[in-house]
Amino acid sequence: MVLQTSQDEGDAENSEIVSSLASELDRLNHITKLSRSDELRLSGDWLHTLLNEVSDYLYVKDRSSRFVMANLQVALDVGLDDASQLIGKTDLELHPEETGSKFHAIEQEIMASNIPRIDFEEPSILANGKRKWFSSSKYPVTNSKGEVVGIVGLSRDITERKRALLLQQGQNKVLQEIAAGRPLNEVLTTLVLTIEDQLDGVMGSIMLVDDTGEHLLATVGPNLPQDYLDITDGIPVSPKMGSCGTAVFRRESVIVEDIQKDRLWEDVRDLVAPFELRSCWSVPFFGKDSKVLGTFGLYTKSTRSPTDHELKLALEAARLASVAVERDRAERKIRYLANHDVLTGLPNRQEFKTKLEEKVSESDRTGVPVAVVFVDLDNFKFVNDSFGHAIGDQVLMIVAERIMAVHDGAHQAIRFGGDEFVLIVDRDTAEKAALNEFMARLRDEITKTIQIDDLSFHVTCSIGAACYPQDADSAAQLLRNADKAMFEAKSAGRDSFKVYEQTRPERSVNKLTLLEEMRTGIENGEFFLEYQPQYNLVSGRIVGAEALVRWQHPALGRMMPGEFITLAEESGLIVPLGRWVTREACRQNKEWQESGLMPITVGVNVSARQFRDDGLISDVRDALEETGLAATYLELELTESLLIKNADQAVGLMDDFRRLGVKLAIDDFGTGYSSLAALKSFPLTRLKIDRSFISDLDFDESDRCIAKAIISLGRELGLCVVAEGVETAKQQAFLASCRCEVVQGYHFGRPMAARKFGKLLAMTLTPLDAHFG
Ligand SMILES: Nc1nc2c(ncn2[C@@H]2O[C@@H]3COP(=O)(O)O[C@H]4[C@@H](O)[C@H](n5cnc6c(=O)[nH]c(N)nc65)O[C@@H]4COP(=O)(O)O[C@H]3[C@H]2O)c(=O)[nH]1
Repeated sequence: MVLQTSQDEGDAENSEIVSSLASELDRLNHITKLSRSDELRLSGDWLHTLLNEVSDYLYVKDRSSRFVMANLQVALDVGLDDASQLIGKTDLELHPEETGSKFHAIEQEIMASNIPRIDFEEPSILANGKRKWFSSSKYPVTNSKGEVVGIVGLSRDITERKRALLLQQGQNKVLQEIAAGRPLNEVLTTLVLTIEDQLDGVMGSIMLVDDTGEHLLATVGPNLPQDYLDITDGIPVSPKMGSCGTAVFRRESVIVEDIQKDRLWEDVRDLVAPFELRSCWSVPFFGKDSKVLGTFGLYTKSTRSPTDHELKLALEAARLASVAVERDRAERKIRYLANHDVLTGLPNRQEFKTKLEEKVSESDRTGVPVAVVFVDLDNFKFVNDSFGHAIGDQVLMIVAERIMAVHDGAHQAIRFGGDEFVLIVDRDTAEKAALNEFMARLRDEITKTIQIDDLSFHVTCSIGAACYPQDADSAAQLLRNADKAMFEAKSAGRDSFKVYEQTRPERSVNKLTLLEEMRTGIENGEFFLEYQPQYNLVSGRIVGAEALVRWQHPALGRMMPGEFITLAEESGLIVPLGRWVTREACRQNKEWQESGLMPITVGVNVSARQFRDDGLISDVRDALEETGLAATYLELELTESLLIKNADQAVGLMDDFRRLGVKLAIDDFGTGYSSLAALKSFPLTRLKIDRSFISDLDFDESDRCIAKAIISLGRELGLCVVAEGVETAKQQAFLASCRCEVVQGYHFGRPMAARKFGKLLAMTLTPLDAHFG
């Protein structure tokens, strides 16, 4: 807007702007051709009416955004009763910081650019805390020289229109979230925020009735203090329990104007006083079956009752909340039905698959075994045929309850279909000895007398179990093997239980054939290594691993060292096999190091036959050179008997290994009756106590003494002592009390595939909490 000023030059911007406006009026009057005095009087009246009677803001500001002129509405909204009180003030003095600086910044930008902004939206919070939206147009004012000297503005209050739009958008958002199946809490939070957006100084909450129908759960209240939600969570539905508990009880809205005085809040008044909430209006909402689902509550910090508009919004919110909750319940029910057996309430096969896979991955991570127990009722068909399906159904329900009673909530029980039930058993029960005891209890419970009305009878069952990772390498195979074990139990005459045992295809194993197969097996890459972790007992960190060889025989399946090592030693095949083992262990260890994992020492077993072979030292050197592994990360485990029998030769060879930088450990210590003197002459780094001393630690006092003596002997000789075959927490505790440094055994982790060990190593940079608290 360009206005002509009567003064060509003027340093007072205000008078310049006023003059500009006056000459504009002159021009208007001239057009209407009125007499001079009439013109002046009328122009004053017009201007007064124009400025003060309209509900829009009209204002003129100088270059520094100070009010030069404004109408009454601007003054009223900032708490003044005369527009003249605004003159000379800026928005920064009249509005809260956020709003004032926003107005100021926009105006300064318009004046700097000399470009008006027309019909733009200005949200603001007034001094009284009320939120308003304006549609504003602001024009720079220039003097005759074209310099910007101020701004003229017009702002129209569009709060109602804006709120209606926001409400519409909020409702749409809630409905979209419901339709998209967003989590219930998220939907309800959106709903509360939408309503809060509509009202000034009001905080919303939604409480839901719990499954018993007797309590309310503080589900959402995004702007209420968390402590308040915590203390109101679980309040009873009762005739005198604040606004919400009472509203649900009465099944009608409860309006409390003053929490501190109303009788309904009497019992909790002191508890809620610190939160300074003064009024609470609660509107219950209902499901299609007319049951109360929950309540929508609005709180204010002043004592008052709601306006009609506020009440209308609360009712609308309650309606939407009921849609959201009903939809959520329906979805949950569908999900439950899809994953549960309707008859017994147990999870069904679908749910089982997911759960078992989760458990197997967990076992991979933690090394804690998991077992599957398969229960099949014997002759259930006979029950159905004799007593009818209704009784059959009741039997299944009773059996399900009995299974639940035995498994004691610690494991997962599933109805697998028909008369089959499956349990996922983890932790200690998954060890084979404990499994037998568990299955015996299960059978005893299931076979107790069943009493239905006048009928009294027994059902028996066959139970089979398999463990992961010993008996299977996947969830599916674990289930199959448990099923096989159950089938074997059934074939063995029913009413019994059995743990899975790997059966071999029938074949008479001819030594010569096996030898030939071993020879080709080495060439064909049928051998592979598993790694068993070794932990430092104090830090709980993995410090090493023992590499153990396995043979994946094309016809006989997986074979353990006990089945072929002796033959390999007798035939001399242990030399090429041992060469491969050493090289592969070095290669794998280097690979772990290169992938950024913590460096550890990997031990390989060296048998007497290898030790006598002249090529051993060069084989080891070649393995290190070819793989690039530093010698210090390789440990050769030599048995005690080997060292004793070849003491003289052994010392020389061991010195060569020490020079190479390789570590040396004495394996199976305690079995070879070696003397302390002999031990001293060997250049050893570690001493591994034989498993046989560890297994009886819990029962055998003499084994405890031997183990204690070996540990202190090792310490005296400056050796690191490793306890092998640790299977229980009790053994661990004893070894810790004797200050044994390193442990290895099923209690901490079984031998496992390289890939799995790598994952474990990656995870256990921090101590293994499960065992080392
Ligand atoms: N009961 C019980 N056993 C546990 C526990 N922790 C570990 N073990 C088992 O104890 C054996 C430890 O290896 P080892 O004494 O050197 O005894 C080894 C070792 O003497 C020999 N062996 C394995 N791999 C090789 C190899 O590459 N070369 C040579 N020469 N011998 C090997 O075969 C033996 C048996 O190996 P695996 O069957 O793998 O059996 C492994 C391991 O699975 C536990 O807590 N409880």
